[in-house]
Amino acid sequence: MPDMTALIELDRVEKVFDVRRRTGPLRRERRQVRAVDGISFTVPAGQVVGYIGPNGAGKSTTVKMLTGILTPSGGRLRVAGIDPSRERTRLARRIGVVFGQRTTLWWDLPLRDSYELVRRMYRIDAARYRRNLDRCVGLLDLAPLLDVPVRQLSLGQRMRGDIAAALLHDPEVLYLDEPTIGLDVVSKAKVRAFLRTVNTEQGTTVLLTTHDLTDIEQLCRRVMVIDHGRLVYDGGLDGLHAAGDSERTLVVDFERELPPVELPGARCERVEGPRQWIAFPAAASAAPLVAELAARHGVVDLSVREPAIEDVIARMYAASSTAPA
Ligand SMILES: Nc1ncnc2c1ncn2[C@@H]1O[C@H](COP(=O)(O)OP(=O)(O)OP(=O)(O)O)[C@@H](O)[C@H]1O
Repeated sequence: MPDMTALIELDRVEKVFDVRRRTGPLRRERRQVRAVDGISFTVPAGQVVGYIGPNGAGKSTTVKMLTGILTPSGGRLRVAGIDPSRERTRLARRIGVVFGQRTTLWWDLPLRDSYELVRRMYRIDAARYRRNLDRCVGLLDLAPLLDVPVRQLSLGQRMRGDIAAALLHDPEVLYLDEPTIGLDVVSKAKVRAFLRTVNTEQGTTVLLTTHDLTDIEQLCRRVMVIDHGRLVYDGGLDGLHAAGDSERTLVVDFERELPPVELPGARCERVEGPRQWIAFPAAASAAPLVAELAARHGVVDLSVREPAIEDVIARMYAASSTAPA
């Protein structure tokens, strides 16, 4: 029985690439790469899901199948009840796609003209277009950029422009591939806040691929981890941290040089002059540690570093391979 509430459904989906490689002047080797190797999951309408994994894990291949760019080699896949590779044009009206590494905007045109082309491509009616454009321009601070050619925009400005373009036709599903890659802290925060608003106010379902753990922490309640084309984790972020036993790090600048500080539930992993790096379990709150530090010593500055996604996943494997059966 298909799940009626699921907007995205994958049932044992596979993608195998035939790769031919020249190994000598007359010799070619044929090899098969199983980029996606039997993945099943469903995403209900309105959910924001992180889709993470190491380089080459199969994330982009999955997203390409979900948009209909690639046809699966096996299994069943539906988005909003549509088979993406068979009805790509019909599906395009229901989905939005943003690739952090390349733009879908017209390089030489001002943003405003790119949006006008999007309006015509999707035949968006005038009232809806106005409403959506106004909302995106307001929330993403695009007003001063509308008449600037895309090639003159900074990466962060261009990314905000791209996200707006993907939402003008009110898609039910939004695929975001590394939407904050290369952005500064302020631009990242703007993009995340906007995505949260779109999800809450419009109920847009979001599948987010990223290497930035803060994106996941701030946007997703559910995380799927893919590795070698297989789903190796599907659950909450807390569970992922617990499974991986990962750590966050407090970077503290004290008023003066101190011996390594000792705090319950934390360990000092590095000291450089008045600066110390204090690791603590990623699933724990930093607040009690910060309070304790400030009560004991003069603190000049402080920041929290998230573990890299690759580290979390690596620790997850280490934990599962040493866990008793
Ligand atoms: N068109 C293709 N032809 C042959 N092999 C491919 C093709 N596209 C992807 N692959 C291979 O499939 C595997 C999965 O690639 P994919 O791009 O989906 O990974 P990814 O998880 O998105 O990685 P990244 O984080 O680096 O973007 C890799 O081994 C890759 O080399």
